Amino acid sequence: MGGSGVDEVDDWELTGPTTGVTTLVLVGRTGNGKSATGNSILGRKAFKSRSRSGAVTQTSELQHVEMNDGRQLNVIDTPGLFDPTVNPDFLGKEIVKCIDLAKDGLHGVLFVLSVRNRFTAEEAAALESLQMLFGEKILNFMVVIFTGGDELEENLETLEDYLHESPLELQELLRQCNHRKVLFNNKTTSETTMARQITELLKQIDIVVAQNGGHPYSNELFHEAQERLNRQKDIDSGGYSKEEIQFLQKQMENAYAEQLKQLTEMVEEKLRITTERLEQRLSSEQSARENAEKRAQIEQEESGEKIRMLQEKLQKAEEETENLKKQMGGGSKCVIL
Ligand SMILES: Nc1nc2c(ncn2[C@@H]2O[C@H](COP(=O)(O)OP(=O)(O)OP(=O)(O)O)[C@@H](O)[C@H]2O)c(=O)[nH]1
Repeated sequence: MGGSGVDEVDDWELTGPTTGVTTLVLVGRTGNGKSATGNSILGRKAFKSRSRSGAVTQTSELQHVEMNDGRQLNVIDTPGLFDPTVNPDFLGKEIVKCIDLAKDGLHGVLFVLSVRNRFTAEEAAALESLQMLFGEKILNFMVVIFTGGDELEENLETLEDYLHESPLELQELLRQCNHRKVLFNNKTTSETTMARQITELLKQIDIVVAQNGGHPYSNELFHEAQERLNRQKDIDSGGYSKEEIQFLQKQMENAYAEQLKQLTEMVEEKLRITTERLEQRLSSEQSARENAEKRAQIEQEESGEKIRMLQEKLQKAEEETENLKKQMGGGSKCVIL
């Protein structure tokens, strides 16, 4: 494995075979509506979307669909990979699994947000982890999906109104993604609304694909997954005897297990560094906030003291004026100019 060094983020390159299938992966926090959006794209309830039973996506899963225009899509749903409670061991294995599902590379990364949930520091951290693991280039493949279009509509709000009030981090994310965004109403029963949002998504995906010269996002992990696929094809078509096939399969399984172990370790190491950096940043932001609060409190106390002194001076001056008036009233012919 080439760049297994944890800091070699930029060695993740853009290459990949053109297979005629567009592969999209849904990422984002648990509960933002990844599975529901996946189902809207597929036009069927293939992914388990959280219902009253509270079921959450446990592992990455791929589904295929042929769209009305004949376009072939692979859609990968993922669990909340970058949620703060996820442990690195699970994340490492899930990312490797996800890459394995997308052997031919990814054409689009759908970063799913919900207008019903605030864009939080955790969300910003998730995005940072994604960039740390896959390099800045991942942003060139990203389209931001906002779910909850129905709720905006109920409040007579547009996506632009919502974004106008949104935190700077979200505005920055959109800027980095060249403002590629789509509003989804996964609850709609209107075929026209559903068709409109899917068409808009496909338009954004076409832009991404064109801007990346038709190449999917890929890296060394994808290459290794691709090689395994090719070896499997060789075995299937090599005219081997049953025993030879069994032997080759066993060899491949062992090699795969070893690779998986190495890849998981690498992902975990990258993630550990990301988490450390984030914790450092959050703690320095926290202490900067505390210092600012302390300064504001001191300034408030100081200005309170100044006001008190001014009030004292004013009172003294009033008393002196009063005394002077009394003296004048006592028969003196003094004239004050
Ligand atoms: N009103 C409304 N609710 C939505 C929309 N999209 C998703 N939801 C709801 O949001 C909740 C979470 O949706 P999921 O699709 O399970 O979210 P997820 O991101 O896949 O979550 P996990 O499977 O837990 O990782 C469900 O109750 C959905 O019905 C939408 O456009 N409008």
